[in-house]
Amino acid sequence: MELKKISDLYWANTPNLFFSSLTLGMFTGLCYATLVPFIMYATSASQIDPVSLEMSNFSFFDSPTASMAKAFLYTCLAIILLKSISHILSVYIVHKSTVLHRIELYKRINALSYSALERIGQARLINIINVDIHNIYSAATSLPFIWISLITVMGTLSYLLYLNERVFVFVLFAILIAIVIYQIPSILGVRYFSRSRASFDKVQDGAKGLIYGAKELKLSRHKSQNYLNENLIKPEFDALQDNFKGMAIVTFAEVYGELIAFLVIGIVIFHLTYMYAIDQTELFGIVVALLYLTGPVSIILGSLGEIQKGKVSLKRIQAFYAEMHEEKNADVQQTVMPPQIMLLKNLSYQYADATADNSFALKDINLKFKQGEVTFIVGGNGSGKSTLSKLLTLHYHATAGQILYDGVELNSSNLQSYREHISAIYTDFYLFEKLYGEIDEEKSARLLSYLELQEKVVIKDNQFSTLNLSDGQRKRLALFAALYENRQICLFDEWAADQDPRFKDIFYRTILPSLKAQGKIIIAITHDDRYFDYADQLVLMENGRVREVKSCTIKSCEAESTRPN
Ligand SMILES: Nc1ncnc2c1ncn2[C@@H]1O[C@H](COP(=O)(O)OP(=O)(O)OP(=O)(O)O)[C@@H](O)[C@H]1O
Repeated sequence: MELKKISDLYWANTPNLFFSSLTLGMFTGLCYATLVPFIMYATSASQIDPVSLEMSNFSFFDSPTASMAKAFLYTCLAIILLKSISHILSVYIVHKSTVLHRIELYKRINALSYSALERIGQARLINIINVDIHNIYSAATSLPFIWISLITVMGTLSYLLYLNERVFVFVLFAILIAIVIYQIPSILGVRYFSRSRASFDKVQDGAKGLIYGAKELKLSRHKSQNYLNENLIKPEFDALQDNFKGMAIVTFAEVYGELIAFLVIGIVIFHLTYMYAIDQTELFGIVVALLYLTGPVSIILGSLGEIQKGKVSLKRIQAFYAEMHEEKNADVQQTVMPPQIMLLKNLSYQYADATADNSFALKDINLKFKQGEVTFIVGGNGSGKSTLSKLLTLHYHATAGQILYDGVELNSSNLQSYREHISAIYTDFYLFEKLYGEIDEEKSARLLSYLELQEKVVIKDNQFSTLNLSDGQRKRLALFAALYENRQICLFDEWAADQDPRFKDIFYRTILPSLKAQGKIIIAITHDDRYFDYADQLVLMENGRVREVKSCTIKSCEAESTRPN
């Protein structure tokens, strides 16, 4: 469900409940509006004549206005009942819709290509989930009150029409002018709320640095103070200032709106009374009706701040939807055999900021990866190895060229099927707290001890007992998860970089040859030139191009005897 209006949150998921809540709200508004004629009738001079009546003889239900008193009471009871049910229903509807909308958002974020995720950025995504959805929710919860108030206003205006046509036309005209003038603070308010919201994205980024960069920040007082000032305190105050300006303008508009009602009353009693020769009883009715209007009008105006913020958030979510490029057919699963050969033909990839002078591109990559072969990708910093790894693991989509698996071209309908044959450990890998799927306890225990983690980690109910490990051990646990998946294509981006020399040795001399012996396609990005001899193929990258491809001979096959099954 894509929200076009805040009210979509109501009817899209639970239309029946929405209709019930709306109907009840409408009746509540009408009941409110009926109270004015009751008051007018009961207080009109013809009904009450204190001289001729002995008030003490009359109880609440035993007076000249007894039937009216009962109707008044029933109307009040009806308002309590109808308004409560309508409000409870609408809170339920909007709460449920918000949760459903958030779940939908998670799914859509999950369906985004990795490059789109990178482009949109973490701060924006987190703020959309935490701030924007909440703002829309708050705006939506005030809508039923606005509906009830609008119906009350319309009912009371109808009563005014009944009392005096000319005063009604004047009041209607005044309301229209007030609405038109209200647009100015409304537009200004939205502008400030938008700016405040943009600053809040910077705050989110700043908070990320504060947590993840804590170690570095603590080592330098100067750096930490500057960081706090520039990345958190300044955007926080910018957000505060803009939010304050927006709220000030909206508050001014609210007060102005309320005052408009009194200005109208003033004009009626001081001017129109004489101009239209309104008699005392009629004037009393008009003034009561106008005073009665100020209540719902102030409820409507009081909700406008929330509504404006909700609109700003809605715009941000809509902008996010507009630039969302979900992967087509990402859920389509064809059955494809584990590939034996992966071929890159004239593959190119350009980062999205193509207009930037320093935008990086991979160009004309022609490579072949075969089962049972180990390929090392080497090259200087920034030569494009990690970018290539994201193309090889199908997260980036080539801007030109082809990827072929056993002669079959990769396309949107087989993309996910081929991904299911890939395991990868990136330099910025994420360690999940559990293994997904069925667990073979014997196999997992064997693999854990093979990676020398049996003393540190236990797997119970698929869950790792701890993730509080050293960097090297965390990487080994990531390797455990990758090996456990037992997939055909294994890619390791500088996996051994933070392993001790002994385990580095194990990785290159034992683990990689063992995967090779299992007939997998193994690709390792590495700077460990001591182990280059353990590759069948050495790909040298330079400035986004493959400078050289060398075929090598494997020295060691000692893994055969030590590999886990
Ligand atoms: N998300 C991104 N958006 C735009 N450009 C990027 C992005 N990631 C990397 N680059 C650019 O791509 C170039 C190659 O980066 P890449 O990470 O592929 O290099 P690398 O060979 O893996 O380097 P290293 O050995 O330092 O890890 C860099 O110059 C960088 O500016």
